[in-house]
Amino acid sequence: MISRRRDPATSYAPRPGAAALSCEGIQCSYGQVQVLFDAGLVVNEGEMVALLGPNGVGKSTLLKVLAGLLKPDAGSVHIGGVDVTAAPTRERIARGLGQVVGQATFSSMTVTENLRMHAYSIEDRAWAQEAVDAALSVFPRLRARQDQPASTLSGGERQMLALSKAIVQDPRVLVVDEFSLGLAPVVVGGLLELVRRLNERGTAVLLVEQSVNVALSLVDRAYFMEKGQIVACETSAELSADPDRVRELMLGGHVAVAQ
Ligand SMILES: Nc1ncnc2c1ncn2[C@@H]1O[C@H](COP(=O)(O)OP(=O)(O)OP(=O)(O)O)[C@@H](O)[C@H]1O
Repeated sequence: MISRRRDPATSYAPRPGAAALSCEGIQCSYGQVQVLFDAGLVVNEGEMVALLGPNGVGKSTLLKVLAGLLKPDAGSVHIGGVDVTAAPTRERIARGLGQVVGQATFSSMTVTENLRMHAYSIEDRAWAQEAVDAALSVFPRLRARQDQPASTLSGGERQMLALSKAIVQDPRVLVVDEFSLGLAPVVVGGLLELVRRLNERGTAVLLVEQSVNVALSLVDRAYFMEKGQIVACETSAELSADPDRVRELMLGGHVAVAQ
């Protein structure tokens, strides 16, 4: 694993005691259709938090607002206590936001070129190379395919590349949107294990995950969304002890919850 080398003296340093990532009062629409209504959450430094809820309630939309990929109609987003509501994605990344959203890659570029692209903002070039090597060492499958165009990777390999890109950036807070979709459970398990290890090293994590049980086995707290609003926030310990409450929050079992 790479060691953290963010310079606390830079202008991108977080405010002391501030949450790693937070948002409040987020309203967001696609055209005339409003999808998020006053949504807010907090991910504290070093914490691992899940965002759960049935399909189509707005989880991915909220993650896109946090990443700066969608502009909210109202509300604010803070990274390390600094208001980034109007900031572009690249500034949010510089402030410590890493994101694994979908399987986005530069498809005509090779695996290594994709990773170098994400290391371009690291001023220390030796460390940038070290970061790329470290990311490849985590996934031997990717190292074996390092000169292959990203477009030729399998779904699981693309998720590995997406996570590797986040590792290269060495984020303060990592936002992960659904590894589970279309991937073998063993691959998802490996990716989530890596996210857990990143969290142990101090990276705060906000995780959207289809399997409630998997999420609750990893996170400290979970937020639940319903129709574009956060309707509950409870600790994993509380939720694990009350499966009926979890089923109720997941609105009639849209998502698998083990008995
Ligand atoms: N680009 C878009 N244009 C129009 N509507 C969209 C767009 N993206 C999402 N939506 C709609 O916004 C709503 C919220 O979608 P979103 O993907 O945020 O939900 P989600 O909770 O992440 O769902 P899932 O768990 O199924 O991934 C849905 O009704 C969806 O159809």
